Amino acid sequence: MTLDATTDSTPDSTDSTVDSSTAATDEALRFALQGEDLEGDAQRMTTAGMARRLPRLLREALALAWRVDRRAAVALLACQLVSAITGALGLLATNQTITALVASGHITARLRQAVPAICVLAGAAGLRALFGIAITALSNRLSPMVTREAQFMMLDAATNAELSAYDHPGFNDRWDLADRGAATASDMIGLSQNLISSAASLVSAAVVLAIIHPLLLPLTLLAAIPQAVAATRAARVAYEAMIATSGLRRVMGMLRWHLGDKWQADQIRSDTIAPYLLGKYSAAAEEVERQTNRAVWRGARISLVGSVAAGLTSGAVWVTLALLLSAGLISIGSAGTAVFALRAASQGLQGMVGYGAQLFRSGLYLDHWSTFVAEASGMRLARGHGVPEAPAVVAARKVSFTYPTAEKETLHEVDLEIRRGEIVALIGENGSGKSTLMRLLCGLNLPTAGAVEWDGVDTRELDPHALWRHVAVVPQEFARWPMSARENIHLGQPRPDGDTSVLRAAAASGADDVIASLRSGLDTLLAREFWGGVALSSGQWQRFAVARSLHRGGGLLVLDEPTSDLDPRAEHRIFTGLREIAADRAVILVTHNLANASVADRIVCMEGGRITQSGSFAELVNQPGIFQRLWSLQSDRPIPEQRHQDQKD
Ligand SMILES: Nc1ncnc2c1ncn2[C@@H]1O[C@H](COP(=O)(O)OP(=O)(O)OP(=O)(O)O)[C@@H](O)[C@H]1O
Repeated sequence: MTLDATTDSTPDSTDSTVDSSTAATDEALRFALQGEDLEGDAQRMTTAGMARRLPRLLREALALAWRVDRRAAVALLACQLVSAITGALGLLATNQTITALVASGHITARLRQAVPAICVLAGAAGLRALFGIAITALSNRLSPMVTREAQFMMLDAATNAELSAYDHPGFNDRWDLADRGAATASDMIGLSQNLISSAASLVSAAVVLAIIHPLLLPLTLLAAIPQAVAATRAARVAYEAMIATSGLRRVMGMLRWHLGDKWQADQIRSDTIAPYLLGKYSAAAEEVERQTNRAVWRGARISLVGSVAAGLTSGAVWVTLALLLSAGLISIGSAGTAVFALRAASQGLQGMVGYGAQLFRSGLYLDHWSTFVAEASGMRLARGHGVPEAPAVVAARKVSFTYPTAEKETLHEVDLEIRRGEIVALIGENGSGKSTLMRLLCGLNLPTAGAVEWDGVDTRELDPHALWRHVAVVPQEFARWPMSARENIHLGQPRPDGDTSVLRAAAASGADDVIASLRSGLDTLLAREFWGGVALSSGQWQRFAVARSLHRGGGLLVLDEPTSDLDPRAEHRIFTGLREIAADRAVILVTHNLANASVADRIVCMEGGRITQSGSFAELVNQPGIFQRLWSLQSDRPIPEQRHQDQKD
């Protein structure tokens, strides 16, 4: 394909018409939530399933609260209990008050008789209000702590998992769902608290109703069934809509990130891609709105039917009460109390059903969180306990490696040895497996077959954290930490001599020139997105990436395209200093610039995950093979005068 073939039809940048079918069929945008049974979750959302599940959810919420603040969790439960008891006392006092007031005799005498009950009533109301405030304060205190703990547990599990965990199918999807679960963890506390409050109101009202007449309690409970069913169905409809639109919402999130991120901002303009992306965004948003609206109306219809049924059943309860009164089976005082108790019971039931449904839904999200934490914890770094010294020899012995999502091997029976004081260059075409081999030699990944050995010890037997203390890596995609220039070099691990080491590493990589130009030197914040931070160019960042690897020291230095963004002067400084740097460590250099590979003692060529050639620069350049082919392609661009001469010849 010729380069100018793309210029035949210049896209119309003003045309915002987008083929929305692309958004629906584009593989990259389908975002299947692999390994999840979300539809199954929704199917399990029945009233009976919810009733079975709620006790466990309450236990989970309390366990989280217990984890973050035991005293607050115990105080919350104690306040709930006292509040329920005062509620029941209040209702019983209501009964006594009404009975005293409607009794025969002079009104003064009746009032005097009612005074103790009125005092209990007022005291109970005051205490309930007081405990209500304490309950709200305690649950507001616990909620953010629970979310922070849930998020911390996720981060801890993820950062301590094997690197290969990230390559497992659907890991990132599950991370997203778990993140949402962690955010809802705080809701669990509030909802649990409301559920317990509602249950407490119900229990206290139930006790009073059972005392007044045994028929009233079962009738009240029966009356709540239609509402419970309707609330669960409505919650299920909302959850199903969430699942149906989750893929599209992820697409929207991804597009928002790409459209707003500064790294793509220039290309969005120069490639005139904004209308196309905005079209995709609108198509996804409209579909989400359509499905959500449908669910909202379905939910409203279900709630309406539930409310009508609840009204009819409540009517039946009131009729029963009237019949009991007219048959003389209960007194007027008890009937009056029953009115209050029935209202309290109905509010308690409504609360239990409503909060129960919400808690159940939040519980489904929390399940994603606990599944993720369990999954990531299951992939926790659990290797040997050997503590290595800086290695004299790092070796790959018949190493093969297959990524969890890949269909075929990336590395096949690779044998390689690198010794301290030696520089080995890894050469090969894109995708030949250089970075993968490098990650195995550093113990970041473990081989699928064969072994990587440090001084004869399999990296599986070594404590990974102890091993990484001897490793310094400059990856292709190096981190640009939003921290000070100093922290970007010592990475929170300063040496005893402090800035002296930092500045020495900076001098070797060329970062010293950058630091000298910064307004506060090493103290300067390198992050444009934060107020007052300084933006660096790609090459300036790369100098910091090299400086941090040199500051780290360690017995194995791995440089994966370390000078790809550097100007010739900066590149020259690094390569002329490399021999000195390699004096007391093994150095692996991955590079596509074959001239740079001449600094190495040995060049190793990779093709399709295998080592196919190895030797010095002089040997390989004269030997038929991949190195010679790549070298001749790289040298096939004579400078203009020479080209002119070649044409004349
Ligand atoms: N995380 C991953 N999951 C699945 N396959 C991967 C993963 N990372 C790399 N690969 C595949 O492994 C092969 C080797 O990739 P690797 O990055 O090691 O190549 P490389 O030689 O370093 O390439 P380059 O010169 O472009 O940096 C490629 O085909 C790539 O698609």
